[in-house]
Amino acid sequence: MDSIIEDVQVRKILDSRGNPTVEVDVTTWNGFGRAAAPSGASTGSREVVSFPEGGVDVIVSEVEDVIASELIGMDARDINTIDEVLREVDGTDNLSAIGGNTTVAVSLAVMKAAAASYNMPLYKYLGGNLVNELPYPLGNMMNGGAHAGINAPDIQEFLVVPVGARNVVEAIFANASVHKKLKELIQSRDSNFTGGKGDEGGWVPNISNDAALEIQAQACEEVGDELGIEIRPSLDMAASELWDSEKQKYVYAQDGVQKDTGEQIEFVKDIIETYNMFYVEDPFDESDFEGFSQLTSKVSDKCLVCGDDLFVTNKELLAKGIEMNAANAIIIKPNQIGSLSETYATVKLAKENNIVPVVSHRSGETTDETIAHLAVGFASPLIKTGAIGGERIAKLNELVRIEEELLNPKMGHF
Ligand SMILES: O=C(O)[C@@H](CO)OP(=O)(O)O
Ligand SMILES: [Mg+2]
Repeated sequence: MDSIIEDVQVRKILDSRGNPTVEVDVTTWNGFGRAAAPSGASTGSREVVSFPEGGVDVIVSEVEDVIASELIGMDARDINTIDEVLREVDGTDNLSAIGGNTTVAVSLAVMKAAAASYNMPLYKYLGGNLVNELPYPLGNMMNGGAHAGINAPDIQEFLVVPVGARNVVEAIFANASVHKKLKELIQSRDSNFTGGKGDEGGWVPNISNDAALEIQAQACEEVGDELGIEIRPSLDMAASELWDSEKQKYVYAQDGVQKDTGEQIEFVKDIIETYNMFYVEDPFDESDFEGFSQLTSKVSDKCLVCGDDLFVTNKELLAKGIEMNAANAIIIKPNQIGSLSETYATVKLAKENNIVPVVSHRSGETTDETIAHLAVGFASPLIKTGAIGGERIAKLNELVRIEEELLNPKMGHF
């Protein structure tokens, strides 16, 4: 049969931070699939473990043979069984024995090989022939927190969404224009600005959180006016990184202030209203479902409140969030959960409950383009994958190619 697995190969490659990661090749009788795993810096504590003790070298020297001998002869289309086999080979709940990055790279490479075996692109293999919606790109403009150095803002990611864009090409160039505009605006406020960038290609200014929010809004407005489309600001606060569990406070070191949960709720609500935020990710610590729930009940009619570290792409945690009305969007990062089939189960649960799935990169990435296909195949209306930089544009430019292939392409809906 066309999709019977004939070979599995694992190699060590570089990620965008210069750290090692895994790339996997799967060869079937009539196809080939390749996928690489990314890595986070602001990881959720309930994510699966990325790499086993000993790191990537152990995977290449020891784990590759075990996985290959299990998978050779299996049908690459049978992803549910293959993902179960990978879990069995690992034998731990958090995939610490062979690493979630190993299992996810194998899982994605298997699915790409299955698609290729029938001469189909992955998005179509996953989503079917009727798929025709493309995601709006959440573009990363300025970086702070764990993705930047000292003196940067505390908020991790200042993002924008070109909600008025009519197609992917218009959308990604709008984001690139905002990125350029922000360089000028930062230079006018920060005389020491060197043009330095953070892990995801956003600028790293030496300015306060407030000043960054102001110029982010200004750039959206000015570029939006120039291009004649609406562009809305968004944030990833990555608040688990700000939360001090001993003090029970969010510590904003750059601004020299601390906030308890009640103050944080008011602070975020105020930001959403003042700047007409389209989307706010992780405004509270990963364990604070209650704080999420309170904010969501106040702002869900005007803003997406998204859980990343809160849900870690985990179906059970999402189910708890749905019960508590904790969020109306969820970040989808396959390497948080370790396989494509579990990723899909979480996306499905989200959609059944009107939670917007946002397929996302990690701060440490490779030029792997798979998440562009996942976003289209899953009909995710948003993709978070940076704005510039080789490992980020790998995904954005793939969306351009997918848009060209589709018969009646449309931007996604919320
Ligand atoms: O917090 C996030 O959403 C991500 C990606 O932007 O960062 P990391 O990969 O470091 O978890
Ligand atoms: Mg996040």
